Parts: sequence; structure tokens; C-alpha cells
Amino acid sequence: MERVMGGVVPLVLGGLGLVLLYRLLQRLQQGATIQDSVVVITGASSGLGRECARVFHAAKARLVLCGRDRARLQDVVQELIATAADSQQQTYTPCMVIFDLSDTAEMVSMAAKEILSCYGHVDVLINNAGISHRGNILETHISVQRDVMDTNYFGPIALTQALLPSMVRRRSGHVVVISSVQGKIAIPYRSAYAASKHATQAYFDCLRAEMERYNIQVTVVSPGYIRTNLSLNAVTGDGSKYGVLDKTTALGREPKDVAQVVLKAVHHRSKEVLLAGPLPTLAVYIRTLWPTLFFKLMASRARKEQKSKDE
Ligand SMILES: NC(=O)C1=CN([C@@H]2O[C@H](COP(=O)(O)OP(=O)(O)OC[C@H]3O[C@@H](n4cnc5c(N)ncnc54)[C@H](OP(=O)(O)O)[C@@H]3O)[C@@H](O)[C@H]2O)C=CC1
Ligand SMILES: CCCCCCCCCCCCCCCC(=O)OCC(=O)COP(=O)(O)O
Repeated sequence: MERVMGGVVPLVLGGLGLVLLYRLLQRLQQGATIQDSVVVITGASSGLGRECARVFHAAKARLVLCGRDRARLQDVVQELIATAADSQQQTYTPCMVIFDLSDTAEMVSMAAKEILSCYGHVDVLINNAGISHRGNILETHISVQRDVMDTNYFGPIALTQALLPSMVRRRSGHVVVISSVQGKIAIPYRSAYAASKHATQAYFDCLRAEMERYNIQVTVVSPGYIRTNLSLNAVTGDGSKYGVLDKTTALGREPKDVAQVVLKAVHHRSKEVLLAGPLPTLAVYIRTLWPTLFFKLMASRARKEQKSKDE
């Protein structure tokens, strides 16, 4: 027995050592592809965008951080500079571009010019900014449907289209979009949000196919719940703020873990990432393979939610 254990222990330790070495090499290589790349992140003032800023900054990317609120974005930049100073790392000071994605396409393309003026080109565009919706269709103003579509769909596609010609000229670039599980399945009382994410999925799938010949990568990331301010900032049917931290959001994934997944997806040039637990993943498959069951499940969910609101 002792002799067997004597053979197994060094084997296990050797195996562990190899795994650790592989992980270390992977990290170093990841740094190498991201290092010096010009990475643009929208919605960098909070949540997942802020965490993406942290991980790409730590990987020594040249960041262009976008947001609506200069002061909040400035806070992020200060924090990144301080972290780099503490760890005595040589990193680039991020550039900031302030604009609202729900503005007109002309305003967004002016912002794109400002983004390009930071470093002359863009290697990676991360379309992250977004807003969610809470409300039933009967009571949701059409203006709310439009506003959510503007922020989550028309803004990001206007920005992407304005930056693409420069990527096409260079025959190089990577466009990432943070969609959602709700880009694949539509759940009740989220019509504006789910519709905007389905549109996002479709547009960026088309883009991926069209950009292949220019060596431009497209990644659609579809996460499940993440612990951010998304539900707090969601809009209701009349356009007012929902202002509630939903339990599902509070129990969601840590944004820093999701940001690491985004970094890896860029490194591996992944075309798609579905980052969800077993039930939402199963729901995505059921929607395709057994739609009538999916519709029943969603109708039951809608009934239950309405009942708890009525009580
Ligand atoms: N949290 C979750 O459970 C999930 C989130 N996602 C997606 O992740 C992305 C990031 O959201 P998350 O970090 O969770 O939520 P947050 O609310 O924390 O962050 C959203 C970011 O988007 C910005 N933003 C909102 N509207 C606009 C606008 N009109 N113009 C410019 N920027 C805007 C916000 O800026 P400001 O600070 O100025 O409001 C903020 O920086 C979204 O696309 C969301 O759909 C996907 C799946 C799950
Ligand atoms: C025969 C057995 C069938 C079992 C099927 C189970 C079906 C379960 C339904 C699961 C629905 C999951 C919805 C997940 C939604 C989600 O993760 O959304 C992410 C977001 O974008 C969150 O935004 P929100 O504003 O909604 O907080």
C-alpha cells in the first residue's frame, strides 16, 4: 500500500504542477495579446464595464473608456491609476470619451471620431453599456420600447458602424458585444430588454459573417444574472426608474469573474460565449428543440409573476 501511495503522490503533484504551469503560460500569453492593444469599453462607469476596465488595464491595454457621466468615469480612471501605482506596474493612463448611446447616430459617430483620435485606431471594441426593463407590454409606453432599443441596439450598432471602416482598412479588429441570455430566450415583463438583446444577437451574427474576409472578429457574450446595478437602473413601463435590486441580480455572478471571461473570449477570439447556469442553458435549448414547452413555461412564469404583483 505504502509503495502504491509513494508512486501516486509524486504523480498527482507532478500533474498539479503541470496544470499550474499551463495556467501561468496561458496568463502570460493572454497578457501578450492584450498588451498595448487599444480597447474601447462602453458603460465603463459601473458594473461589468468597470470590471472590464480593471482587467484590461491590468493586462496593459491602452483603454478608451466611454460613459455618460464625466465625474463617474473620472473616478474609474483615478482608481485604475492608483492601482497601477500601488502595484508598481507600467500601464497606460486611460482616455475618456463622454457620450450618450441613445443620442442620434450623428452624435454617436462624432464620439467614434473622438475615440479614434485617442490612439489613431481601435483593436477591440467592447459594446457593454445597456439598460433593462421591467413592465408588462400593455402598460409599457412605446417611447420606453424605443429608448431601450436606442441604448441597447441602435447606439451600439451606430458606434460599431462608425468604427468599422478603420478596422476594415487595417484588416484587423475585434468587436465584442455584451448581450444576455435574454438575447436567446424572451422572458415575460422584459419585452423591451429581451427584444433589444435579440436584435443585438442577430445584428452581430450578421456582422461576424460579413467581417470574416477582413479578419475582424466578432464575439457575442450572453451572460445570465450578474451582481450589478442593472435592475436598480432598469426602466418601468412609464419610463421611471425601477430602483429595486432584484434577488436574481443580487445572487448573480461577480462582475469581476464575468470580466475575466470577456478577456479570455477576446484572447481566444471566441465567436460566442453563453455564460449561464444549467436551468437558463436548458431553457435556451428547449426554446429551439421544444418551443411549445418553452411557451408553456413562460406563460406559467408570467401568471405567477402577475399573481404575486396583484397580492
Ligand atoms: N447585470 C446582469 O444581470 C446582466 C447584465 N448584462 C448586460 O451587461 C451590460 C452591462 O450592464 P451592468 O454592468 O450589468 O449594469 P449597470 O447598470 O451597472 O451598468 C450599465 C452601464 O451602461 C451605461 N449606460 C446606460 N445607458 C447608457 C446610455 N444611454 N449611454 C451610455 N451609457 C449608458 C451606464 O452608464 P451610467 O453609469 O451613466 O448610467 C453604466 O455604465 C449590459 O449590456 C447588460 O444588458 C447581461 C446579462 C446579465
Ligand atoms: C422539463 C424541465 C424544464 C426546465 C426548464 C426551466 C426553465 C427555466 C427558465 C429559466 C429562465 C431564465 C432566465 C434567465 C434570464 C437571465 O439570466 O437574464 C440575464 C439578464 O440580462 C438579466 O437582466 P434582468 O434585467 O432581467 O435582471
